[in-house]
Amino acid sequence: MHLALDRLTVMRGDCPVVDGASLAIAPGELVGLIGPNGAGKTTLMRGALGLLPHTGMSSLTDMAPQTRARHVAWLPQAREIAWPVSVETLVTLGRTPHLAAGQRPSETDRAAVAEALRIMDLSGFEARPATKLSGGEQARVLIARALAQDTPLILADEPIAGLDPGHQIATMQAFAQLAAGGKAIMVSLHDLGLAARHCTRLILMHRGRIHADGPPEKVLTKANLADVFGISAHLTRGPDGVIFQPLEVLT
Ligand SMILES: Nc1ncnc2c1ncn2[C@@H]1O[C@H](COP(=O)(O)OP(=O)(O)OP(=O)(O)O)[C@@H](O)[C@H]1O
Repeated sequence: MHLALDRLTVMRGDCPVVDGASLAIAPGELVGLIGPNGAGKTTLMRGALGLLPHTGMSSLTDMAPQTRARHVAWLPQAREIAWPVSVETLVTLGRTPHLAAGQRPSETDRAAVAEALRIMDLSGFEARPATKLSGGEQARVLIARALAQDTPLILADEPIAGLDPGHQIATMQAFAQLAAGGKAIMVSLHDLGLAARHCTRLILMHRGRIHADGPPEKVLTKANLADVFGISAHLTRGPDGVIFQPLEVLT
């Protein structure tokens, strides 16, 4: 397993905002973490990484910092790029866990950076100052940095928010391909259509708890959509995958 949580609980004041979450994510899985605003998705990932005080167990928190940085890439929701460094420099920062102190990037590091830039459709952007890119381009640069880290596990908080439809689909396809190659990837997202189409598994959170966990068609049921999101939707399986369209807010 690349990630295991056992009864992970994160408190905010007196209130558990993640409440007894247990899960295991294996190589090959692209897991979509879904749920309404405030359901606890970000808190679950930050708790799993040991970035928030918690009770219960996460397989990541026992690791030494260097080992953890080689095991998991974390892509937080905030997209701010503060320094006007070049795109290539910023994506190369993803290689830091693989470098000894003061060591310059090797051919392997440069190849990993070039591959991450290619995957995120950023070839040709290498010399551009990262702060002068559009919001969606900056988001793609930060995904590229996480990909350049080349870890067995990637946790990404709303990585495709703000990307245009083509880049949203391409990014989900890239994640699916990386998972098929043996990585384990967990992404939070609000686009249930893309989640249903590209993820091998969905984890549905509701009020801090895991409400459902399984293949998209088993999680995006009429009852779960009504109980958790208060919506109706149309789900069908076409020849090349699941097609999911939210329809109405239930009153
Ligand atoms: N620093 C904080 N102090 C108190 N409560 C917090 C804090 N951070 C988050 N919360 C609360 O914890 C709950 C879960 O928040 P979280 O950010 O994990 O939700 P989310 O599922 O990622 O939501 P979204 O889809 O809006 O990003 C929310 O009710 C939120 O208000």
